Amino acid sequence: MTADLLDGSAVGMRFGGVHALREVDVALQPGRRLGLIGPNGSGKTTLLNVLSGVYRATSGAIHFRGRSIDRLGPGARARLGIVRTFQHPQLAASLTIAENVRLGAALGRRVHGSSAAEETARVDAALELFGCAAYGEGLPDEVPYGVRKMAEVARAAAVEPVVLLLDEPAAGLSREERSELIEAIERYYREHPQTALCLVEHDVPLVTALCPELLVLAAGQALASGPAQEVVRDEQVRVAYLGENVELKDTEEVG
Ligand SMILES: Nc1ncnc2c1ncn2[C@@H]1O[C@H](COP(=O)(O)OP(=O)(O)OP(=O)(O)O)[C@@H](O)[C@H]1O
Repeated sequence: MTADLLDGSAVGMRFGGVHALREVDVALQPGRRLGLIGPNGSGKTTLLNVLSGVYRATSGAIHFRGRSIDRLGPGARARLGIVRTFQHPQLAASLTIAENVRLGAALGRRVHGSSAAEETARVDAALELFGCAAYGEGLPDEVPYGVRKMAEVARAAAVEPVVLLLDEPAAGLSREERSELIEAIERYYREHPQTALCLVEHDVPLVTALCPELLVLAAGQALASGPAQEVVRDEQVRVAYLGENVELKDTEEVG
C-alpha cells in the first residue's frame, strides 16, 4: 500500500458549543482523488481549513509524510506543498491575474527548489490550462467571475502541489465553465498524476467525474466513504441530502 502523504486521524473541531467535526479520518496518498461532499454546514470547509492549517484541530492529529504538522500554520504547510483554494477567490486585488498565478509558481519554486525558467513555464502553463491566458494582464476586479474562479485554481496548480485541496471551485460557474473546469483538472492530472486531491463540491456529478472515491460528511461526522458510484447510491447518503437541492447522479450523466 502507498504511504499516506496527508493523514488526518480522529480530527475534531469545536467552535464554542458547535461541534463542526467529530473524529473524522481522512488519508490522501499520491494520486488519490477524494471528493468531499455533504449537506450545507456538514463540516467540509472546516475539514479543509484544518488540513491546510487555517484552523488548528481541537482534537485528533494531522501528519504529512509521517510527521506531525499540527503546530504548523497555513504558510508552513503550503511550503510543504499542501496547497488550497478558497470558495471565494482570494486573489490579490492589486496584482494582475498573471501576477497572482506567478505567486503560486513562486511558492512552487520553494516547494520544489526549481529554477526561474521553470517558474515562468509554470505560470504560462497554468494560465493556458485554466483558460486565463487572455485575461493575464487584467486585475481580478476587471475580469469575469468565472475567470477569477479559474485563476484561483490556476494559482494553486502553478505551485505543482503535493496535496491539492479545492474548496468549491465550481460554485457560481455556468454549465459550460464547469465542463471547462473538469477538462482542465483532468488535463492537469494527466501531467501530474501523483498529486493528491481533496475536492469539496456541491456539484456531485462534477465531483464524481473527477474523483473515483468519496467521503461524505453529515453534521461533522463521516457518514460514508468508498467508491463514488457506490456512495451516491447509499441510502443513508440520499437521506442526508433530503431537502437539499442536490442531484446525486452517476458519472455518465455529466456533461
Ligand atoms: N469560524 C467559525 N466559527 C463558528 N462556527 C463555525 C466556524 N466555521 C464553521 N462553523 C460552523 O461549523 C459547521 C460546519 O461549517 P462548514 O462551513 O465547515 O460546513 P460546510 O459543509 O463547508 O458547509 P457549506 O456546504 O454550506 O459550505 C457549521 O455549523 C458552521 O456554522
